[in-house]
Amino acid sequence: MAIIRERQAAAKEAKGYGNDLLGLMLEANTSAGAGGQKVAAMSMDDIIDECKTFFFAGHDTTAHLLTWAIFLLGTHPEWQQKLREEVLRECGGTGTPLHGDALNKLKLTTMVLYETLRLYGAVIMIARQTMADTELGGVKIPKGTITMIPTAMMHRDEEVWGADAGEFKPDRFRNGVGRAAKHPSAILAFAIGPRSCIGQDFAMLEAKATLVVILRRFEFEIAPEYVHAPVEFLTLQPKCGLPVLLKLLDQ
Ligand code: HEM
Repeated sequence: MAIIRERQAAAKEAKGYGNDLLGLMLEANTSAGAGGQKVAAMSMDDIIDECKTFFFAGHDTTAHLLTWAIFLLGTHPEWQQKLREEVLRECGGTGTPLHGDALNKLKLTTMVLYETLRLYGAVIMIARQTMADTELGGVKIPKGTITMIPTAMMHRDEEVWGADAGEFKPDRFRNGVGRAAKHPSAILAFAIGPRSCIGQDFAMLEAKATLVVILRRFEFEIAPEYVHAPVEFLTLQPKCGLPVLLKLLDQ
């Protein structure tokens, strides 16, 4: 609330609300109403809730995507090396500034991130409420029913992904996300439709940039004390953390 008050005071002095998410929401919230009077469309509680949603939806999800990507690259050193070669080729060595153009060329890295989202996506279930009586797979579902879509299970369904569904095989994404499985929308890590993840492109960019920084500086493996126990605590995460052994590469 203190931050919001600061922004409102700055706006009164004609300095504007600021150009970040909070600033944009405060700006949009002060629109002209009937008779040219300023009316607030959202209450301050709504705005604070919206900020919390972004913090929650945007932070742990991407952090755990990176955690699981490090786990999979640590346990598949051949892919770790392939990605390092791609990163050095497209983005240059440590110290070379990162550009969006170079990040967009990281095809293998993108494939690994999608395979990570498939096997260890942060959101393991999506809830939806039916707006009308409907039928799903022969089951009648009355209006108002809350249904759970078990995305983590669906991501490992052999009928959809093939007999190797349980294995880490980023190559399945070589011809694009829509061609990786028997169904073009088989990957539901960011959900689909009008309420799908608003931050998915940002998350992928953030994850790629972080992997670049790590891969061009370090070689890593999973420490022997690691215990494989994925657990859902709002997002899917390793129950006992992910201890990693880092080796600084020759610069
Ligand atoms: C790897 C990272 C991420 C994953 C796996 C992920 C996954 C998802 C999923 C599955 C949903 C739909 C949830 C539902 O309908 O029940 C969702 C919604 C959302 N995500 Fe993400 N997300 C990620 C990163 C981000 C980031 C970085 C941001 C913001 C900067 C973000 C903001 C949101 C918001 C605001 C919604 C709600 C959209 C709406 O209801 O219209 N997410 N996310």
